[in-house]
Amino acid sequence: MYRIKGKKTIIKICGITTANETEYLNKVKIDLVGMVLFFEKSKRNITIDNAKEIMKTLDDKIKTVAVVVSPTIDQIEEIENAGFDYIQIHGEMPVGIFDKTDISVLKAFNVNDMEMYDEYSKISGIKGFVFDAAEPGSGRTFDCNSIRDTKRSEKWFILAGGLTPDNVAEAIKTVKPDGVDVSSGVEKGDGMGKDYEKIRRFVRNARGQEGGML
Ligand SMILES: O=C(O)c1ccccc1N[C@@H]1O[C@H](COP(=O)(O)O)[C@@H](O)[C@H]1O
Repeated sequence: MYRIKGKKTIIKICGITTANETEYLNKVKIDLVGMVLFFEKSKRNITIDNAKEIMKTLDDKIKTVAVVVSPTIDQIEEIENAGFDYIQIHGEMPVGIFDKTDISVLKAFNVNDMEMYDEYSKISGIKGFVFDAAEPGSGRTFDCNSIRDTKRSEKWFILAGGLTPDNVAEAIKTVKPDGVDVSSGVEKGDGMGKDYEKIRRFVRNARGQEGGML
């Protein structure tokens, strides 16, 4: 296990769509903010220009993650030039990504398809892994027990997929991930935009697991 006793759980809130939402993200002191780009099927998809506006309002301590599905090299270069700290890649990784760009990658895995996991674990440009349910951003859960014994390394091991303020503590206790990632579970009832109270409870319940869980 690489999770160090007392180490803070990394918290990523994903699917931010407006600069109005950053005020409360700054207040609750999360670590990573995700923005969905180049994926029009998602209701959370935003443009690079929108993303740059959001970034201007974020606390410097919060790192930014561009969330994409099977991106092209051109899209990755745009993301890098926009100043994102990380790119979270669902689906395919483009050939030559590590020759042509320097951006740090979080590779997302559908937990039902971990075939490339061992190979990607050897790539230094990959900062970490996000373990997600079959349909990203759907709010669907999966049985966390299925990944609790997955081989770990120094790379971030981030749990995603259907997390909510009510299940995050138990999920952390079961999997002991380096971080947790949520989108649907902290949205308003109508699914449009984030709900401050849900974010606050999510962070409180995730942080409540630190120290005592190990
Ligand atoms: O949120 C989306 O619409 C999305 C679109 C494309 C790829 C990933 C997406 N979201 C990611 O899905 C996981 C889990 O989300 P949820 O909490 O189950 O809604 C998270 O990593 C989001 O970044």
